[in-house]
Amino acid sequence: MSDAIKHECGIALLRLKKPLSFYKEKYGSAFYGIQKMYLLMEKQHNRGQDGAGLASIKLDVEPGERYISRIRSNQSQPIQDIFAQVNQRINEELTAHPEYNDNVDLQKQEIPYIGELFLGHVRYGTFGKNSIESVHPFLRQNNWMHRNLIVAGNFNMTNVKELFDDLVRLGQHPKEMADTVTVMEKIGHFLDDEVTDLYQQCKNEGLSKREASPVIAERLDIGRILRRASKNWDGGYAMAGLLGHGDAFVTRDPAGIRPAFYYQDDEIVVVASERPVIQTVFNVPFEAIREITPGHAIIVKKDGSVLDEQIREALPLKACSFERIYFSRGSDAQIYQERKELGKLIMPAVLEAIGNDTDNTVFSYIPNTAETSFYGMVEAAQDFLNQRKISDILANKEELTSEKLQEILSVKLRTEKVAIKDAKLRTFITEDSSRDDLVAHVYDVTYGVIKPTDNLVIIDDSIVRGTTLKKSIIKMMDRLHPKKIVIVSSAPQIRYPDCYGIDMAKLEGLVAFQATLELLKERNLYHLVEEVYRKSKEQENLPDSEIVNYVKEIYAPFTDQEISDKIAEMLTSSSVNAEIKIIFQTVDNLHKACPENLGDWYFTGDYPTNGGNRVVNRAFMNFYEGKDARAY
Ligand SMILES: NC(=O)CC[C@H](N)C(=O)O
Repeated sequence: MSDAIKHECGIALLRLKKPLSFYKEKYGSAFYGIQKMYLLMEKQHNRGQDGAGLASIKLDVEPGERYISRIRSNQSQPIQDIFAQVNQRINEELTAHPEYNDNVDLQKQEIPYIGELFLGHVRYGTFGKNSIESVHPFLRQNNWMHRNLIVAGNFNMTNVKELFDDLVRLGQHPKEMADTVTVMEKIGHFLDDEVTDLYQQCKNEGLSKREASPVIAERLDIGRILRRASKNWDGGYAMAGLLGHGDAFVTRDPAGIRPAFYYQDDEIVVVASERPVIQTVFNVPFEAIREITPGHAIIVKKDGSVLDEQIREALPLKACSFERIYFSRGSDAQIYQERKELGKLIMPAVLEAIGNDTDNTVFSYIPNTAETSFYGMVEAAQDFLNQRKISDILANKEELTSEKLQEILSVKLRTEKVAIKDAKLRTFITEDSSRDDLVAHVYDVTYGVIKPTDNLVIIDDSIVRGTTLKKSIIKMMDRLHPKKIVIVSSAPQIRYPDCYGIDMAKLEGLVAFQATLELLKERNLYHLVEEVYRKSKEQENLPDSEIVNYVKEIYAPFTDQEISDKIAEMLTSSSVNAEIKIIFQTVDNLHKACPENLGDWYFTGDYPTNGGNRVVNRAFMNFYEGKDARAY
């Protein structure tokens, strides 16, 4: 990915079902849980680098003993930072109290983070600020164990402002406008309700207050709480929570937009945003890991039992295809094949762009996420070359000599690593993005592999704003003096904002949108912009279910290729000599390659929840009115 887009969050929830002494005996340490959490989070660092946080709970502690610990960081290496601190804390205790060393009971009693239940989070913010207060997990404290609520999520609600107003209407006074607080308070509100009802029940049964407490914890119906709390949530989410006494849950949105996977055996229950994370950390096979059913919740009761409950009526499945194209780790068995398939499926269009002249073409990729689709593209090119060799051989079969055969077979595909990412440079440049000359060097190139008669085909996974392409990649590639540069995007054109967890909330940032505006001007069709604005404005106050995505109308007059050509033109600076061509994946081929992740609203404008149509409507009005604001 050449565009630096902010995207996604990762969650990791772990419950140790056995007493800590079991892990000490079997794995040599009662710190088993914390060590696994480190791995679960580190293996998801791709999902969030704005901040990281960890919370842990010790089960069955005596009154007066601390049982909840939480640590958060928004430093530049947040995962490293929190675990360095956790480590230091643990080591301090062990050094000061050598008697803890082999005593699991004392370790649990005295050392923070040594517990049975954990929740970790890595964050890329989509809402609110990047301050430490916005880093998950969030904590809602109470002196009653079962009223403590800890929440973290990979989510974005399209209607968070409305949910916030609901809380105010209930008489609450939230101290900040963070979306996670809003969601947590919603759950907290119904948790309080549930506890009150259960207390009444216990009282009627003749239990004292003290006797009632553990009974309430046992009877808490987490499913009911989540059903009531999530009733008005419109968005993409995998929300995870812990209750102070030891219950835990993860609930997933009804369209399955955000991912969540889990695994359980008699030692552990684990939930993470990506499957291979669980696979490697616990060394379990692919088939043993399940996806949380969209609209359901996995509930882990304190006693270790696991329930799978339906929370919301399922919507048509629209799992986010960007997870497959780019976000998730490519080490997942399915994702790896899907990314290769994306590369394969786009090859016919590439061959057309280079006039089938593979002899004078170098194939390459933008590191690192496009590497897998590059392998697919190369396999398809190899097949093409083999076909050509077969035809050559058959055409020459009468006068075929060993030399001739040698000559035909010796033709190879030319693949090179041309672009090299200078990661450090990028961090330095973020300090002052106006220094174009520095920006040009964010990518470096390999000299000496391209001839002036060559085409250079370079695949990227997607193109959002195209800024790095324009300011760095294309300029640097042009220094190699190819005849033509073909930029291939393994994803289709991004035309609409996202509102389910990817931070692409503004239309004017999208190069496909900019290119379309240019085309509208050139063809004297700009009045469509006024019309779409008028229609958007008119439906501003309609209920979400009645809002239509009229923004589609501004793309309608043009073919995909016309828009692609305009993008190519816009990304070519005047100093560039090579001819620039851009090819995007088609939406059909995307669905062929990633058949289980049909969520494609950023490409098609077909939003999976009603709130999405309101967001795109708002985004268009913001653009038209010149408001630099997020549309949710
Ligand atoms: N990418 C995400 O899932 C973000 C989670 C949440 N909306 C936040 O901004 O903290």
